[in-house]
Amino acid sequence: MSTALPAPEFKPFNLALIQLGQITADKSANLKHARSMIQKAASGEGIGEVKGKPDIIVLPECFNSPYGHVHFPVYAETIGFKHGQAYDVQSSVSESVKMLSEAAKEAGVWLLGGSIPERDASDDKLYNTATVYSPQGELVAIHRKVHLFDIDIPGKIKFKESETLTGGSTTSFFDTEFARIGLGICYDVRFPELAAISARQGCQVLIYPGAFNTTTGPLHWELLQRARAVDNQVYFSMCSPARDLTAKYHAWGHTLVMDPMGVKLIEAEDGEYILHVHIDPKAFHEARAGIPVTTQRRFDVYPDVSKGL
Ligand SMILES: O=C(O)CCC(=O)C(=O)O
Repeated sequence: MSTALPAPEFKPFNLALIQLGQITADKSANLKHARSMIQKAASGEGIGEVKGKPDIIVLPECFNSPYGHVHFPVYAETIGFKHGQAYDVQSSVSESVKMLSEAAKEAGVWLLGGSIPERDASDDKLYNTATVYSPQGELVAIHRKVHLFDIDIPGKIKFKESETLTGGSTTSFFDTEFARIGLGICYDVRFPELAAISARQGCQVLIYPGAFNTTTGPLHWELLQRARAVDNQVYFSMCSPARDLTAKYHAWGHTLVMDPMGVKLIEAEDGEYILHVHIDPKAFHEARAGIPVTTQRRFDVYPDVSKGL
C-alpha cells in the first residue's frame, strides 16, 4: 500500500504485548482466553514499565489456532476486508474479527489482533493475516503475510506454509493519533526490503506478530529485530505466542521491543506474559539526528525500494 498522506506526528505512547499461552485445538477457548488477556493488558496487568493504560495492545501470530499448514484450512475464516473501503464488523462472518473488534471497543484501545488463518471467499486461497482495530472497534487494516515460512534445516525443523497458504502481495501500515505503525508477520522480518519500505513510507514503529521456534529463535529472533530497528532507525517489536512443549510447534517466545538505536527495552522469557513498555519519540529523533542515514542514502547508486509501488 502506498500513500501520499504525511505520517502522523510521532507522540509518546504505551505499548502492551501479549505473549499468549493456552493456544489449543479449541478455537472458542482460544478466543475466550485471548479476550480475557486483552482485558488484563488494558487494566495494566503484566510486567514492565507501565505508565497508565496502554494505547495499543498486540497479540501474537496465529493466536486462534495451532500453528501448522494442516491447521490453516480447518481454522480459516473469511474476513472480506478491502483496503480503502469501510468494513461492517456487525455483518462479518469471522468470529475472530467480531471478538477482536468488541475487545478493542470495550478496552478503548488500538488492537493489533495478532494473525489468523484467512480464507478469501473470492478464490478460496488461504492467507496468514493480521487485523487491526481502532478503539471504536472498527477494522482499519489487515496485513497478509508476504513471505511464507518454508524452511528445511535437516534434523532440526522443516516447515512449509506454502503447502496451504498463499503469500500476500501488499505492504501495510495504519495510522493512529500517536504514530504510523508498519506491519509484517514473522518470516517477513528476514526480508529487509519490507521494513525499509514501511520506514520510508513514514512508519516510526514496526510491529510484527511472530512465532519463531527453538531452532531459529536463539539464532536470529533478537538479531533480526535489532537489525531492522537499526537499519531503519525505528522502534521494532515482534510478539510471540508462549512456548507450549505439548504442542507440535514449539514457539520461541521472548517477545521483545528494540528502540531505534538497537537497545532492547523489554523481553519476555518463554511463558505467558503481558509486557508493557513506554515508547518515546525522543530516542527516534536522537537516533536520526546523531547518525543521519535517513538523509545520506545514495539512490543515485542503488534504487529506493519504496518507489514504484
Ligand atoms: O524465520 C524464522 O526462523 C521463523 C519464521 C516463522 O516461524 C514464521 O514465519 O512463522
